[in-house]
Amino acid sequence: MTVDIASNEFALLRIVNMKRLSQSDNQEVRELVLAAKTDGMFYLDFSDFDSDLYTGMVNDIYSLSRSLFNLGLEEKLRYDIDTLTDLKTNGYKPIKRNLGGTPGQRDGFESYTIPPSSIFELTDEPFPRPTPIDEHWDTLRQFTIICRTSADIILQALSEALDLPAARGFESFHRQSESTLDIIRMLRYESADPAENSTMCIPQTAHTDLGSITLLFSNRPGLQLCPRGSDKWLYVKPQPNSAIVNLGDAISVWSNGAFQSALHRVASLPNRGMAERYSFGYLMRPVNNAPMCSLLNYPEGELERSIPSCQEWMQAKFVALRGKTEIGGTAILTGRPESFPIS
Ligand SMILES: O=C(O)CCC(=O)C(=O)O
Ligand SMILES: [Fe+2]
Repeated sequence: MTVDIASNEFALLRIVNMKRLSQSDNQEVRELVLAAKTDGMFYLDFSDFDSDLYTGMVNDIYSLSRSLFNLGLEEKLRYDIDTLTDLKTNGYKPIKRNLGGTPGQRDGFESYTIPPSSIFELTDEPFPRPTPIDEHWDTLRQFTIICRTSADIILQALSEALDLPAARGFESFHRQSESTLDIIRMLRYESADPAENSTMCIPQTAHTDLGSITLLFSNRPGLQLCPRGSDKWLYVKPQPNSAIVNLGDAISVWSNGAFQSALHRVASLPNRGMAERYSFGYLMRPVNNAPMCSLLNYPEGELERSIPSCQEWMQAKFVALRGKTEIGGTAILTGRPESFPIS
């Protein structure tokens, strides 16, 4: 797809090579830390990875996504995410259930969420699901392993950069062998006619991700980043063999703002209407009782009552995303002051 957008409308994100980062290469660690301090978003380049395996895996998840969204609405609503789970780890969200990015409008995407903990049978929670999920089970396991391993390496490198003791490192608040609230989320953005959206349409509202690390995959433009200290939205160009990594709320809160959470949204290209768009991501979350406070001077021992746990943070954010209340205003949604214009 050719994109006629001026080059200054694109974010110049840093590129971190996954293989070299896993070898603790100094230059790669430096790039990661700089990206975390500035944009909270970067490309994670899997080029030195087994490229057949990588491409096969990514294509297979797109194919799962198409099979799920092609099911009839009635079938999809049998797995309604809001009736299946409290913490929204399994099921379908129809278009328009969330807050939209344009004032007065609801969102313009449907999503299907899968819990990796159920794919790995780490929990006894019931896992109602349509058959395409079973048909792609091995890929979902492989995808989970690659994303979790990559995220863990990122967490360790960021903790070391802050000199956090191992017992309080970011990675210590993620336990891969236990059931977690991580999710794999597939999204399909509905196309919208340019005549009805003469300038721009914003099907996904501005937000920061509520967990720690998100690995995002899409081969279509539309994702936008608003860097900290700016009010300008920049497009993020998809790059081959690369995931886009977003740092979420936990990283910004734990590092006391030394690292940024990435404020992002999905918007149409200027004057183009919205093209149908598929994306998917692995969203990693800390353990439920992880404290949402700075870890730089966090004392050993019991969590203070006044500090929200990660689970409480997630619940407040879900309420804000659904746009059902003004609790916390836009601040919990965007990680920016109340006055931040979200559209
Ligand atoms: O579709 C995208 O590129 C972004 C998705 C996203 O931000 C999310 O699922 O939290
Ligand atoms: Fe997001």
